[in-house]
Amino acid sequence: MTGGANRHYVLAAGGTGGHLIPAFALATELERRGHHVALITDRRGADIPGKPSFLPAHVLPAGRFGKNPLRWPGGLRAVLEGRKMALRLFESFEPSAVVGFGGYPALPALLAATSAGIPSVVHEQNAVLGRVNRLLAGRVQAIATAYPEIARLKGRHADKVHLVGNPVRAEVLTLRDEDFPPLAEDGLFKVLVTGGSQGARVLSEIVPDGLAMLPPALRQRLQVTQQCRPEDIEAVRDRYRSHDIPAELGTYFEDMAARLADAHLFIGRAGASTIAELTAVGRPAILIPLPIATDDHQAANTREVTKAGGARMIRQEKFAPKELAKQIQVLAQNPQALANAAHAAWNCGRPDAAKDLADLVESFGGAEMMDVIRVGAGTARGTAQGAPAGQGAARDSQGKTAA
Ligand SMILES: CC(=O)N[C@H]1[C@@H](OP(=O)(O)OP(=O)(O)OC[C@H]2O[C@@H](n3ccc(=O)[nH]c3=O)[C@H](O)[C@@H]2O)O[C@H](CO)[C@@H](O)[C@@H]1O
Repeated sequence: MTGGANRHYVLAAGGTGGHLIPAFALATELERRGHHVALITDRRGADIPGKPSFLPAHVLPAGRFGKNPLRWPGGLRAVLEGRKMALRLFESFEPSAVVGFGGYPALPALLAATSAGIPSVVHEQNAVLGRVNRLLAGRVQAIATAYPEIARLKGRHADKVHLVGNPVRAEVLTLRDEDFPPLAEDGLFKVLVTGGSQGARVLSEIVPDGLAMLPPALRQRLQVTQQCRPEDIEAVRDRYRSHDIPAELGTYFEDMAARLADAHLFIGRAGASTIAELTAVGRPAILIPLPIATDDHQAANTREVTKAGGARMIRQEKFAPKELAKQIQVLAQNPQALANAAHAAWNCGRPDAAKDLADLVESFGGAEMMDVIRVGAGTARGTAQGAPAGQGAARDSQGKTAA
């Protein structure tokens, strides 16, 4: 830990689980270290389940992105209004640093921070640098990443990169020390299916029929937990009933840690937090990346874990019941194969992500920053004081130079 406790930090994130879950994990770590943390988000993020009770949320006016938010008139207006609100918050809260997790609210918050000379960090959850983070890469002091290789990160920003991983919820992280649940030849085979924080219709359409195509010895042992979109849930229930496969369905499981603890196999989308959780706990997976994800980032997210043997990836255009049944059998042909895949997934985990990100954030300057904010918004400062030691080299969480 660098610097003293009792500092103030602002985190800014779009209102989906993908941006907020890592932000909550960092907020929890900073609070544990004795700091005060505030969140800037959008309307969805203020009431999302899992928000720590100590974390006040400041909601920015609604904004949307065109391809370039600064060139889109409505977007620009919202960004400028959001920046003004963020500056007002900074004047009263006096943050030592501002951390952006992507999504619309991160842009005005970080524009405000950089123009006021407050040290700023962006965290990229995906294996491709997102649009907001790309816009901000030149202005921030550090880019924290979840993967060693980040597509669309320009070489000139490489000296700002710190590989930390994706922070996951504490209750998920504690499962890392537990063994993979035993899978007896004749015991239950528990499958967990989710489509990210919003759910995914294609999983409702394909998974029940795919599971029904498994060889009888595997199929008879199935016990499924599946997240569905609200409009699909009854059709999925009927499908499982007609296949005589026991299934618990829900639109959003708030107890994901318990569900992951039980699961022998995960089937679902390849969002960043989903993969971070699977690799934190060590659960084998079949991943179907969202085909319309910007820059195909969900497919990029799967690369590390599939290469390691911890998951299989199926492109959505090939995702059909027969293909799913085939891939499940490759992974689950015997209990040992599944346990090996679980171990390979576990090896890809970065359990220190929240701590490493908190170390990075804490390494930025303290009280002297406040003088700059008080002087007024728009006071650009060339170099942030208190920039992290060794910022001249891309480092991973152990301080090694990244390739
Ligand atoms: C549709 C979309 O654009 N998704 C993006 C969004 O993530 P999105 O929020 O869709 O997906 P993520 O996998 O990153 O996060 C989902 C989170 O929701 C949790 N969960 C899910 C279902 C459930 O019933 N209960 C529950 O708690 C998961 O455990 C996980 O923690 O931001 C991510 C990070 O930038 C991107 O990688 C995703 O591509």
